[in-house]
Amino acid sequence: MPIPKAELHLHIEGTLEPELAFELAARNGVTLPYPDTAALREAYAFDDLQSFLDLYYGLMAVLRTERDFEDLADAYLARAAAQGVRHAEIFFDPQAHLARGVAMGTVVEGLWRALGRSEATHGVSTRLILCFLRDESADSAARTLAAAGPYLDRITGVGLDSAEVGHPPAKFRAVYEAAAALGLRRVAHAGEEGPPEYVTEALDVLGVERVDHGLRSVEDPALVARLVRERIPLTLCPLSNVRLRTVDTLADHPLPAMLEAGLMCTVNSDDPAYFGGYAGDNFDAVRSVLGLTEESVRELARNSFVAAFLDDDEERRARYLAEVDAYVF
Ligand code: HPA
Ligand SMILES: [Zn+2]
Repeated sequence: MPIPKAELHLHIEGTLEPELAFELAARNGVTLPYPDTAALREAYAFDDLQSFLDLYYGLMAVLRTERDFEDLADAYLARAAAQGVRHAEIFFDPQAHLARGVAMGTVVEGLWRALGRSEATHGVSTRLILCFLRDESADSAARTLAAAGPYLDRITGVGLDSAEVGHPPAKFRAVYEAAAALGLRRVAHAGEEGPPEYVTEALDVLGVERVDHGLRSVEDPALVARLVRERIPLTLCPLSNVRLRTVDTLADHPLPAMLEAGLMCTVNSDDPAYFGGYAGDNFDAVRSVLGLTEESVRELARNSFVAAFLDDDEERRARYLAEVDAYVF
């Protein structure tokens, strides 16, 4: 059995495997611009974040009904559970669905059908995090938060994703303030392709509690010192970084140096259907390619539960941490 872990950086739309995409396309009468799953998989050769996003948004055309979102989440939770995920904090991108005429309620209720029974079915506890698309306007983000109003009992926090460069965190100051006033937790992608200044801005202007990716923080020693001092968790996604060419090869990934520097790193899958692996695959890859010790792997697993939004259930967090401590490699 793989080491128990929490997955804190996972886009549910990025778990759409080619087989399910074709199944949903047939169910909904949608024609995909690929003859079969093999041809679709061949399209997964990315140059950067934008080339991935183009395919990611395009394939969402097959997601139309509550049942589609339920099936998507259920398939992810089954795969995650098999790889040792005990708790998953799941991002979703409502603007990408609203723009196609799919209502907020369809998305949230559909996901919730799977999430609501996930503990019983898969042994995985869950949280839902609504992400704003940073290449859309601040007004659009505000409207999206308003549309989520009826579903806030099911949403733990807000995040910020999509094309990073040219869309600094400060653009979303007002909507993050509104989210905080509603009692929502705050995270944001920063320092994936964007500069270390975006990480600082996400902390100072948006008040984020975790930084998604945060990889380019390593370029700024003062920022690294601050992240260490303030124990800010970074949700790293090593296989994503390789596929989107944020690092040249996995062997070049700065994770070992980041752990050595005292950063609170976690390892996650980001968009596992597109990037070649789920959470456990990412753990296995960094362990074998980067030569992490068993104690470093245990630290990564512990960090994932420490950084999880489990403040309303400390008993559960303690139970998960005890499972990590008792794990025998
Ligand atoms: O890795 C990512 N980065 C930014 N936006 C995203 N949306 C889905 N995946 C990603
Ligand atoms: Zn991401």
